Amino acid sequence: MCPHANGDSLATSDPSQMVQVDLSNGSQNKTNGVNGHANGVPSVKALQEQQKRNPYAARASDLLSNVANFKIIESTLREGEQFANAFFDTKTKIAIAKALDAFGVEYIELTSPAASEQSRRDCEAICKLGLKAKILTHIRCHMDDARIAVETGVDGVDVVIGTSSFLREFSHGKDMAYITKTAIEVINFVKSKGIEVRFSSEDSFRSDLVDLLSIYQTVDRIGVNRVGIADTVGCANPRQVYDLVRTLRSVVSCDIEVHLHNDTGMAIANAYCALEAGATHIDTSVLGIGERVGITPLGGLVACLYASDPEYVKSKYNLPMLREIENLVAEAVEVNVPFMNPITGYCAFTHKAGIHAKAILNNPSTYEILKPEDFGLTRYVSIGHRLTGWNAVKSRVEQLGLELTDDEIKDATAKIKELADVRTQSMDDVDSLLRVYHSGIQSGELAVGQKEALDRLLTKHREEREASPARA
Ligand SMILES: CC(=O)SCCNC(=O)CCNC(=O)[C@H](O)C(C)(C)COP(=O)(O)OP(=O)(O)OC[C@H]1O[C@@H](n2cnc3c(N)ncnc32)[C@H](O)[C@@H]1OP(=O)(O)O
Ligand SMILES: O=C(O)CCC(=O)C(=O)O
Ligand SMILES: [Zn+2]
Repeated sequence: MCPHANGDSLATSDPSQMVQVDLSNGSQNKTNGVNGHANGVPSVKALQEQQKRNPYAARASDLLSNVANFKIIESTLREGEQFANAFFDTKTKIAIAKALDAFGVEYIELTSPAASEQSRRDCEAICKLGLKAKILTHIRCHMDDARIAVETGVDGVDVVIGTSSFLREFSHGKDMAYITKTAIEVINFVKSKGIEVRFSSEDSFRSDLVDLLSIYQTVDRIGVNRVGIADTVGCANPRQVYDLVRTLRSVVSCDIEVHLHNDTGMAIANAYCALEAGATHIDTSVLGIGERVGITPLGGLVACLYASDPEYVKSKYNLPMLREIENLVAEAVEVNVPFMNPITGYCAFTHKAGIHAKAILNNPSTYEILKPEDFGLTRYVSIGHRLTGWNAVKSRVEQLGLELTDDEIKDATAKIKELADVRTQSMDDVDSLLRVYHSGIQSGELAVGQKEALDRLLTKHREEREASPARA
């Protein structure tokens, strides 16, 4: 059972002191952030002070960084539909779009209306919902697709074409001259309809850098709203992402979107580095679903960016909705939320080892960079195992309203460890032991170190319980 759900968590005070920093930077299409993030530049001294209090905050050297000034392009309904298990009917698509909108993502990207008749109808239906998020659809760099896309009512069109030699040879078979000519035609056409247009090179990290920069510069000059870099095969590492985005930042004036696959587990780190280098938009999907192992997960990205600037992330997104959205999508594609998922994983806020438990109970910031309450969740301190310590047990004793001295609690803890060496003890087992211990002390039948007396009392309690479960 999920430890967050069993109501046994130990209460903790929360004196953590996260402080935010304001570092705006060189992105040309910058929009005003919240909490003054977009415009003010703090003094170096203020930044140094900030850094002392929160080592995860942005640094003075991060002048390009957009880690506190970004937009999410949520692609569960496009990239996510490419996940092997995904089949979204219209009702499910609408439920997901509404949930993402309520969460606060800035864009929702939908499957190409050229994919099928139902995909086109669904795209139109979602455009008619009147959501706050802008609706995009994703098409090949081809006029046939563009003509269908602009008729659906979308706020923008994401255009993509492969630029690596692999894709030029084995996918569409077109050279850079043809790609550039078609891109110009498609971009001008979409722009003529008064909606946003983005141009992206598929497989950017295996494409020739000169080809890339040259086509991005061309589309920037004709007024594309965004250019996109795609790590289509998940081959890039954070440093490569940083370098490419930073180079591109100095070449184009439009916004920069990144789309990062997770084949080597780099997708969140790569997204963070892209923002550090000046990217403005990050593609995500719920639980990261997409082709193969998918892309940057929404929840993981939010966790990473919250660690950097909690106030900014809290002000933009309805964080307690994350669990609901992940459950909705997990159910729709028939998977479980992974146990190690950031924020919503089974054990994301469970603390176990005695050393951790003691410190967490004194101050949650000792071992938590994310505050569970900001995500509508609770922390849990696990006690009934051999790694437990007397401080954690003491906290439970106090919660149960029992009066025991520290020596008595240490004695009871030794018994918990002895039992937990055989099998993990549930919270109920721990509570029973503590109650038996307490009543033994109260009645005078037990004193510290009287192991046999404690065993006798525990055996008696177990027998009574087996004879009459309700009374015990
Ligand atoms: C990396 C990504 O995830 S990109 C997004 C992937 N999304 C999709 O594929 C959307 C779902 N796809 C579909 O429904 C279909 O593949 C369609 C409707 C797009 C095309 O279907 P078909 O016409 O039957 O072609 P098919 O899928 O076999 O092959 C892709 C075609 O698009 C061409 N093509 C591939 N990528 C591009 C591109 N980015 N821009 C322009 N043309 C492209 C290929 O050359 C091929 O053309 P061909 O008909 O001359 O062989
Ligand atoms: O349009 C894009 O930027 C990315 C397309 C895509 O899904 C990919 O390249 O993996
Ligand atoms: Zn992709």
